[in-house]
Amino acid sequence: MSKVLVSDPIDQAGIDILTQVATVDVKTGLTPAELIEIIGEYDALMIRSGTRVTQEIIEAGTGLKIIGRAGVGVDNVDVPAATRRGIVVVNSPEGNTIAAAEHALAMMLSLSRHIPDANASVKSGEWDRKTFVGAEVYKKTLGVVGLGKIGSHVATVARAMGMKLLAYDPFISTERAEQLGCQLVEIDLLMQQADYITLHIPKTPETTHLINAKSLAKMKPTARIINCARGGIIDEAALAVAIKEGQIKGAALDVFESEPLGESDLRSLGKEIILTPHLGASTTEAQVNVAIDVAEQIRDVLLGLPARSAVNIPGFGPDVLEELKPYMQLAETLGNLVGQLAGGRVESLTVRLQGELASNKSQPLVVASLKGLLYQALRERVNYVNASIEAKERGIRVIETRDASARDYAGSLHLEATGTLGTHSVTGALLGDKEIHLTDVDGFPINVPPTKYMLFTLHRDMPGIIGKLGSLLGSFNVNIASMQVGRKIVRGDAVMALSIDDPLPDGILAEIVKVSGIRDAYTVTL
Ligand SMILES: NC(=O)c1ccc[n+]([C@@H]2O[C@H](COP(=O)([O-])OP(=O)(O)OC[C@H]3O[C@@H](n4cnc5c(N)ncnc54)[C@H](O)[C@@H]3O)[C@@H](O)[C@H]2O)c1
Ligand SMILES: O=C(O)[C@H](O)COP(=O)(O)O
Repeated sequence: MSKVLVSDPIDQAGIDILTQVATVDVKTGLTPAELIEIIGEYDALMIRSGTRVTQEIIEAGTGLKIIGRAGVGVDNVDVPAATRRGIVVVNSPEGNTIAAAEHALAMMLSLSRHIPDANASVKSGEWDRKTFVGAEVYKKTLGVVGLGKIGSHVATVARAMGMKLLAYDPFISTERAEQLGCQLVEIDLLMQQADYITLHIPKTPETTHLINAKSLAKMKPTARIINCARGGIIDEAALAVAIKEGQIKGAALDVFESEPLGESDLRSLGKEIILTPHLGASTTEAQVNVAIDVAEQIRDVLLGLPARSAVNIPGFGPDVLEELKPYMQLAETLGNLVGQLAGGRVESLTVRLQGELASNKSQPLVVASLKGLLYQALRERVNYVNASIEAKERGIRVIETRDASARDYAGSLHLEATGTLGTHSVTGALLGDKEIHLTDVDGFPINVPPTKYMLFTLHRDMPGIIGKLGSLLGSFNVNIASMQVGRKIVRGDAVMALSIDDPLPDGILAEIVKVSGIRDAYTVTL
């Protein structure tokens, strides 16, 4: 049975799903060293933002197939390191959207009405109504930075509260912004005009310290900023100075450059600042959503099924995979076959997607072809996650072409591999929508289903050659299951494809090429 380690607090609904297929150990609060010590025992790791999954941990996780992040942000996972090791990284892109959006809105209202400090004041025995006079958000301008899932929900609710909306998101269309009632503007204008600014962007090299001393200086002295996205998007030291010096009115932060928040000037500020301990996703509903979403994906991957929200194999959603499933197998088989025909070191692979496969949706077939191509070298270590990266690291150039006009079959796939020993090509299609057939080898038309052990010869089409080859194989006790010759012209060059019951014994290939008329012979195990 597989083993799953859950290293952050996860809702029981997720654990229940995992226990259907695996032994589950819940061990929270592990130090990095403790995690490295035990991770080698596990097939899957389930985390929230509390576990940093570094390259060292990934390398120690020799049996890991999947890392599941019960939440959105995967910035605590070294995704490139996981990809290199063929480990799928999944998240729950939508499970906590509403929770995070509502937390940002709650922060905005709390900040405007000083709710945390007013509450603390009453609880300490005071009745102070003067200090806590607030401001309304109605008719104020909200600047939304990042108009993705969370930003969109914040915008929708804020609009219903009568706020005017500006948005900055270079990857969103003007139409989408307008649908949400937002005016799309540049960041500088948003910083200058907004009364409230709320951040809903990922932390990337471009967004790190996007809000810094210079941009804070552009804000109105009455403006407030809210960060429920990621720590480090705001320069905390600059923010503390801006609030202390009255350059801006206040801030509400749920996320920090370093978590848990240690010594910080932010703690010493008064009612102008609200700090929460990364609570954006901490609602009962969101925790159930993300736990189920991610546990289901871990379960599926452990059962050999695709994950629906893999962050390191884009385009491999279950719908696409379901549709392409028989073709994925075709692509892997052809990749494996052409790799063995080419032998030696493959330098380039051309993948031609033909007929109905010429659509953009077929991109996973290129990855499947590479997985097949690399199978002989890497065996089970190559998968859909790392096939492209492994090919790149081996210097294999991948050329992808599309030909929608090829109509011999509904869809067919043509692979050509060039390596140190020459160039070979294979074409394949599906018969009756699921049976794989080889329809061409090295430009010679054939029609055979691939089998586990095969022998291909390149020979002159002349009388007696089939008999000679049959006798030779018989003398080595090799049983032929089926045989087909493909030729373009009578008595010209031809290809013979034989299915054999067992692997060819050592030394027989050298004997085969001695048969007069046979120029080359290749044995293949699929
Ligand atoms: N506080 C929490 O507990 C909590 C909970 C959930 C999500 N989050 C965080 O909230 C953020 C947003 O999540 P989401 O689900 O809305 O993501 P999303 O991918 O749906 O949206 C992000 C948006 O940011 C935009 N964007 C990317 N780079 C940008 C840039 N340089 N400048 C401006 N816009 C840029 C994208 O175009 C996208 O529209 C993420 O950082 C996520 O990790 C925090
Ligand atoms: O990216 C996220 O989903 C949020 O930051 C939530 O993090 P959490 O799961 O640790 O609460």
